[in-house]
Amino acid sequence: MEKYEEIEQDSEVVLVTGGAGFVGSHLVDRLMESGKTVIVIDNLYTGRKRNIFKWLNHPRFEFIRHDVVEPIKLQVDKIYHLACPASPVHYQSDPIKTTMTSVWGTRNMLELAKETGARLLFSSTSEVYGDPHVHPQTESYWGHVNPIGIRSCYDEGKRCAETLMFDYHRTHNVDIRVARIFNTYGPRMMENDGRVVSNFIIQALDGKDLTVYGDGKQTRSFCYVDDLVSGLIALMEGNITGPVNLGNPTEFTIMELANLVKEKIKNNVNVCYEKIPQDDPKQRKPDISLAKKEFNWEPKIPLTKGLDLTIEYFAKRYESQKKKESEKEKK
Ligand SMILES: O=C(O)[C@H]1O[C@H](OP(=O)(O)OP(=O)(O)OC[C@H]2O[C@@H](n3ccc(=O)[nH]c3=O)[C@H](O)[C@@H]2O)[C@H](O)[C@@H](O)[C@@H]1O
Repeated sequence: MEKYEEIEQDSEVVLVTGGAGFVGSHLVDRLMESGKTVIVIDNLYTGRKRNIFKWLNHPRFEFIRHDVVEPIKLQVDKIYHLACPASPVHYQSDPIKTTMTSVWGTRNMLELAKETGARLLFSSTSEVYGDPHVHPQTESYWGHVNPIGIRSCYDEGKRCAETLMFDYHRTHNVDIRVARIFNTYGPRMMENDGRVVSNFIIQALDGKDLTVYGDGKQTRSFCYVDDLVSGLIALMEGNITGPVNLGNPTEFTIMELANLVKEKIKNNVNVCYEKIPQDDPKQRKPDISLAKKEFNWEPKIPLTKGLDLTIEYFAKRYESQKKKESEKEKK
C-alpha cells in the first residue's frame, strides 16, 4: 500500500455508485490501480463489501453505505452512476423500489453533477430496446418496450433516467455520458444472481440440470466484465455524450451457452426446460460501430475464455462453501 505522504493530493476524485456490486467493484479496481481517489456509495442490497474488501483501508478509498434514492452532497470530479439491481430476479423482487432507484437515484446524481460540475456517466442497458424489432440493435433504435409488464420497472426506469440525463444536459449543461450495457458476466456475480451465466455454472458445478427457459433458441451476446470496464472508462474519458452501446457483438443461443458450460464443467448434467419469463427478449446483439469509431473500443475476451475465468471463480467459491458446510456438520 502507498504511504500517506506518497499520495498525490491532486488525484482526481471519482465517485462510483453501486461500487460494491459486480460491475462496480471491477471498475473500482481499475480506477484504484490507476491512482484515482475513489469514493464508493452502495446500499449493499445486491452489492457486497467482500467485493471491495481489499481497498477498505486504503488512504485513497472511501466507502459510504448510502442509498442513491436519498440526496447526497460530496465534492467529486467524476461520477460513474451504476447503482441499481440488474438481474431480473432482483429487480422484480421490489419493482417500485427499482423504478425509484433508477429515476430518483439518477436525479440525485444529476443534482450532484450540476452543483459540482462533475462529469456523470449513467449505466443504462440494452433493455431500453425491449424485445427488439431491429437486429442488431443500434443506438438510433427507439425500442419495443412493454410499459406495464414485470420487466418495466427496470426497462422504463432506465429509459426515464436516460431522459433525465439528456434534459439536465440541455437545460443545465451537465456534462453527461450514457452507456447502454449489454449482458455482462464474470467473477463476483452473486451465487443467487439468477442470470443465465451464473445460474448455468452453479448448476453444473452442483451436478444439477441446467434450467433453460423456453426452447433455448432466444439469443444473447455476452460481454466479459473486464472488457466492459475498459469501455466504460473509454466512454467517460472520450468526447461523446452517447448513448453508446457497450457489449460483445458475438451472439449465442441460450442452448449454445448451455452446451458450452456442459462441455467445460464435465459433471454429467443435462438441460431441463422451464417456462419462459414474460416479455423475455427473443434476440439481442449490440451494434458497436459507434464505440469503435468514437473511442476505438471493442471487446477482446471471447466467451469461451471468459467462461473459463468465471468458472474458475465459482469453482473456488463452491469448494470453500462445501468445506465450510462439512466443518459445520462435524461440529
Ligand atoms: O445485460 C443486459 O443487457 C440486461 O439483461 C438482463 O436480462 P436478460 O438478458 O434476460 O438476462 P438473463 O436473466 O441472464 O437471461 C438471459 C436469457 O437466458 C434465459 N435464462 C436465464 C436464466 C436461466 O437459468 N435460464 C435461462 O434460460 C432467460 O430467459 C433469457 O432469455 C437484465 O435485465 C439486465 O441485467 C441487463 O441490463
